[in-house]
Amino acid sequence: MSLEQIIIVVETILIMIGGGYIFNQYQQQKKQQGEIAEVDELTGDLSRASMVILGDIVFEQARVRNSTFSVAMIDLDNFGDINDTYGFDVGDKVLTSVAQVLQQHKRQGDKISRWRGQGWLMLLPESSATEAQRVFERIQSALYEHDFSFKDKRTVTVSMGVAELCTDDTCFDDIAKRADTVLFHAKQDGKNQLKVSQPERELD
Ligand SMILES: Nc1nc2c(ncn2[C@@H]2O[C@H](COP(=O)(O)OP(=O)(O)OP(=O)(O)O)[C@@H](O)[C@H]2O)c(=O)[nH]1
Repeated sequence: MSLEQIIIVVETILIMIGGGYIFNQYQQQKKQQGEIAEVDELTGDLSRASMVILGDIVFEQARVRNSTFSVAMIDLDNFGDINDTYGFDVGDKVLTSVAQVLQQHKRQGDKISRWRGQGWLMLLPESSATEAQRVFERIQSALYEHDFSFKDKRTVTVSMGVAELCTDDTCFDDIAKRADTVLFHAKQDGKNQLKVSQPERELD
């Protein structure tokens, strides 16, 4: 077993320990909120509404346990150009394929929701930003290898902004916003890359 594989196994075990609690809390919250679209119709990923419930639970759990978690905002690069060149239907197929790649390369306890048209939010319970970085590297390699069958042989890439829980975060939305801010920086700095939110450094 390679070092990479050992790390994945250890991460998976740690995440499974906390998984049952999160699932039960999620079911309760969902009942209280009534009808919500749980799943995104196109990709089959969790809906944004479901992720907001999960994110709030994971936030509270991390505070009580004094543990951590990370949020990764993932956004397709130059997706408008794919739509313009090949049409919206092909764009939809690309979205579905990328969603599958994300599902295949996340770890067992990680949750993915379609957060906006061409973007996803990945929740990584009990995980540091460094662990999120490893997940990004796996996704990046998988996308390079994936055959999207474009006539112009273009590759599909994503940018990612990661934020790990910090003391100043008061709710899940705070972390999601920090991840979104660094996603914007990843786009500005050339795309196909990951940026990590560093609130301590930003205060200096
Ligand atoms: N096919 C398809 N396109 C979508 C969907 N939702 C959003 N889009 C498209 O996603 C594109 C987003 O464009 P931009 O926000 O400019 O992003 P971008 O072209 O990926 O550029 P960067 O984010 O800067 O890399 C637009 O062309 C939207 O029409 C969808 O469900 N299906």
